[in-house]
Amino acid sequence: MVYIAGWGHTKFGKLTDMDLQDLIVAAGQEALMDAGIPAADVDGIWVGHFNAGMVPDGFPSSLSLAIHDGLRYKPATRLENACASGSAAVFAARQAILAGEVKVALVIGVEKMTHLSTPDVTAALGHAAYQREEAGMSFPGVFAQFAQAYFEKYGDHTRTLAKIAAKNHANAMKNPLAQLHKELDEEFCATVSDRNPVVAAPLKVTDCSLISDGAAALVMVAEDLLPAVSKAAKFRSVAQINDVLPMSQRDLLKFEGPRRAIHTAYERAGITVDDVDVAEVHDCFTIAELLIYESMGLAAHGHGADVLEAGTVYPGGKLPVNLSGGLKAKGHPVGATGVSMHTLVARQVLGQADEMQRPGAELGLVFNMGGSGVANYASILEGVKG
Ligand SMILES: CC(=O)CC(=O)SCCNC(=O)CCNC(=O)[C@H](O)C(C)(C)COP(=O)(O)OP(=O)(O)OC[C@H]1O[C@@H](n2cnc3c(N)ncnc32)[C@H](O)[C@@H]1OP(=O)(O)O
Repeated sequence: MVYIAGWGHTKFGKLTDMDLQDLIVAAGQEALMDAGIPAADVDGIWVGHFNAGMVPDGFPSSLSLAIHDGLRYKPATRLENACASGSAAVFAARQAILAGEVKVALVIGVEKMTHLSTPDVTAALGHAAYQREEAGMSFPGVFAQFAQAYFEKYGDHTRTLAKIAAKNHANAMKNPLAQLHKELDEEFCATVSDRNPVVAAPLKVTDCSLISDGAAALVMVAEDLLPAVSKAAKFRSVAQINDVLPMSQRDLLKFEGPRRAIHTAYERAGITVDDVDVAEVHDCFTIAELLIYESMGLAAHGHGADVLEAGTVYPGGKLPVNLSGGLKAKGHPVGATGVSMHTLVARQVLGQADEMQRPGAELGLVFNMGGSGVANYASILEGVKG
């Protein structure tokens, strides 16, 4: 078994005074301190980072040695899997621990985006789409196709998407690390206005995740270290499922890759969705969160709106989703996102999520996605110590 024993997390947002190295160092130092494990005891470092030309001075794996002198001469590797790069790093570190070669892993997720214009970020992110058929398409444009298909089949769900946006903006008010502390209500999010223009019909600004800088870090340990650490969230199960990249070869509304990843994680953990207390999921666009409700098994295809009507996914509901504010309002520094999600769910299942805490949470789901349901990573975390 593998455990999360500590974490670090910068604020997400427009962090003009921090470059890539500053972000890595801040999150990494905090995680080591939090775990109470000396840098010298770290056996390897895994860094999730997308980049795609967003920063010229990449090589974040080697930048990570700046976290502490004790890390010099340790193996450090960067992983890239589009917006799931952070989870790719988490999963690789977990496998190294399970293989018995590593006892202590330091995992960092990092991205620096806000120094670029929105069109430049859009172009860089667009590299994660299928270039033979989708070159030049923006990610808002990609997910607009999902929303158009959903509206065509199941009717106009503008209000449903607005409810998701308003929920996540409200949740972010309780997360001091979130980028946007602005209550945007359902009416504002449902209405096209000068302050909420259409980005790619039917998606408006409030249907999109943010452009962000930020980093998150985890210290992960092997079972033998369990007596030595003061807190531990166990990876009860994980699942990675990749689907083919071309959108033309996928039934968009089935969201098959996400569904398979999440259900495989449930099966491996021996649970159903009814056992999950809390979830952080990849709401890169509000339509993605709606489709994820259906992929999680909370509702049948076309019925995701029911879980909002029933209050299920709100704070105080049966399975609150994105209590952190999600990518929508916490922010989405793409390489950091998967690590941030694991951090936040670990905090939830250990009762350490402060104002965001779902009382009594024991089991949590992380679902992080690269591309439009292409690289899908699901983890079930369980609080076991601390
Ligand atoms: C790639 C993968 O593998 C999978 C994925 O995850 S895909 C997701 C990848 N990420 C994205 O595509 C990012 C999507 N978001 C965007 O492109 C941009 O945020 C956007 C086009 C929605 C808006 O950009 P913009 O028009 O340049 O907005 P900007 O000028 O920065 O801000 C204008 C106002 O809108 C607000 N705003 C900006 N983005 C916002 C958002 N997403 N939600 C709510 N408000 C937002 C700002 O706070 C600002 O408000 P004030 O005027 O009150 O200060």
